[in-house]
Amino acid sequence: MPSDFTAVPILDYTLIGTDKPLFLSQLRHALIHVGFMYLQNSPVETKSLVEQIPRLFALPQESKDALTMRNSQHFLGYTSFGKEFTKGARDMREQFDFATPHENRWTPGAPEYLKHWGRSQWPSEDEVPGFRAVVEKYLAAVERLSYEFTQWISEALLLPTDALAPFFDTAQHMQHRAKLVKYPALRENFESDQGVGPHYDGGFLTFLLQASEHRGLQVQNFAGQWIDVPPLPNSFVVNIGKGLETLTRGVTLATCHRVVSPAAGSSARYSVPFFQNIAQGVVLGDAAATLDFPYEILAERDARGTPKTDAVNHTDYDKAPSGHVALIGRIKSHPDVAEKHYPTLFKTLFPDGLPAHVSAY
Ligand SMILES: O=C(O)CCC(=O)C(=O)O
Ligand SMILES: [Fe+2]
Repeated sequence: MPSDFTAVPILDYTLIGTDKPLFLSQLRHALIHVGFMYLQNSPVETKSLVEQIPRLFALPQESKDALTMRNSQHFLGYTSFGKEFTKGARDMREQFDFATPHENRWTPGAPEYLKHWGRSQWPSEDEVPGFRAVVEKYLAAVERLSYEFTQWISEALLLPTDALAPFFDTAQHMQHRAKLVKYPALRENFESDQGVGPHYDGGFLTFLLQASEHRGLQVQNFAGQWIDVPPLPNSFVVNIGKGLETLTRGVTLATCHRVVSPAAGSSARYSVPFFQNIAQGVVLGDAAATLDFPYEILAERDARGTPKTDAVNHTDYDKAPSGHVALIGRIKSHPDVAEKHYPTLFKTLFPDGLPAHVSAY
């Protein structure tokens, strides 16, 4: 192995205006050798969102429960504390899933994965004034950034600027999702300090806003060591999903990461991961064949090797449409939602009924 990372590289958005070749060479290194990076000084305004998050979590439990994800065939809504499992252990976090605007277009007979995208569930304007407008504005801004980023990835990997455009549909037919997450400080009755266990993200790119000053996020390097990714001012953490890794035939890396709960006695940690999706109908194994990387990029990949990893949520993106793969991932993470809205797929994946907890993811 030529090198291993001991810190996550920092890229500066403003370099794109002043020295784009330097930005692209730093991006190429981060994509091929790390799979994680900071992006500082992006134009996305984050302060309004950061102010809203604690107000949402401070709602009475019954108001949060009224937005339960179980109401939603789109897996959008509230997941109560400790309900999700990663690698067989309970995650010590509470979260709300929201998504960019999308009108569901499933009709009987169409592939079931089309049901999976649709409208978010919002708290009422009385309960959290201004919340919906702030979140929608934020999601639209990160969505714009995510498409810009897609072009830089192409350029950094020596492909034509629009080489990745075929993997997205028109705006009306796309949807990207985000979670607002609260990690309470460790308490005596916690099963562990697992905020979220070791995992890969699924889709294309993740843009993570660390919305409080806590450490806790860690990524795994090639040797299997956990490297801290502390929050930096005015920055996103950007990482590669399994979908993009598959699409690039392993040139880019989906790196394993986890979150450790804040220390006992401290305040709660908040974060907002934004997951950029791929068009639902694209079969990534087929699509990967269409990306014609120059020899030097493939040689850099081959010289790099493969990281050791603790993540177990390997996803078979090769043969099925990406929408189906994403739906299976959601079903495994939230089987109670699937039992209600996707009974046939649920029975295939869980023939013995609702599991006590999900161990695969
Ligand atoms: O909260 C974080 O910092 C990361 C969360 C994460 O990795 C995820 O939800 O996929
Ligand atoms: Fe993640």
